[in-house]
Amino acid sequence: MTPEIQSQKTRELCNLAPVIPVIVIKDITKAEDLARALVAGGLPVLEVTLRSDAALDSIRAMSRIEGGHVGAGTVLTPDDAKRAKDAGAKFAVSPGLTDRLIQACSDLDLPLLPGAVTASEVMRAADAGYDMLKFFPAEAVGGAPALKSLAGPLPKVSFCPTGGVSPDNARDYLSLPNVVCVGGSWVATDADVTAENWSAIEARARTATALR
Ligand SMILES: O=C(O)C(=O)C[C@H](O)[C@H](O)COP(=O)(O)O
Repeated sequence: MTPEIQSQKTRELCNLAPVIPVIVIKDITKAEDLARALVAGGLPVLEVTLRSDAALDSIRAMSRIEGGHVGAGTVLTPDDAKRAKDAGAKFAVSPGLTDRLIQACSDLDLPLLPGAVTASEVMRAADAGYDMLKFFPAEAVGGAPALKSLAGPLPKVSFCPTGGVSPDNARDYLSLPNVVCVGGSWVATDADVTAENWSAIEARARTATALR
């Protein structure tokens, strides 16, 4: 799958809801209920970061939830991409972009949402065929004003800003012409997942759907 088609797919996914919950899951037994709560709350696209041992099995379990689109986050290497694909991930998210990752995701037919921040990084990703990118770490590199500045010279590239995005600043990003959705971990907090407080997570998801 070419990078152009990959971006077409990730753009479609990013268009499904204003927020992609970024999930760091430690307990596989919570995966299905968590996904069910988020999808029920109106957020069907879920990013499960490969930063925990439970991540791959959780992607497998969450993929069973009807209406959900489960992808893998923190995909850094071809091996990460392969393991994510084998677990059933429908897309991959990376904080950056490497030649090896482009090759792996193209070979695996795994749509990649790669990260880029500077004009050069964005130009390099666009040159490779990716026009739907993650802007990470959004707040730390200048937030919405920084991202807005990129829209001038690079109007054809769209972003999913992630990193420090919250209900307080999400609208600043979502109002930009080059933002399709935002990503964030605030919807599925560690505390609520541990306490199995699914109704609170569903309610937060529902609030997030109204951000746009
Ligand atoms: O692992 C990755 O590749 C990431 O996506 C990094 C962070 O988990 C997200 O950027 C979420 O950041 P917060 O919403 O600020 O918690």
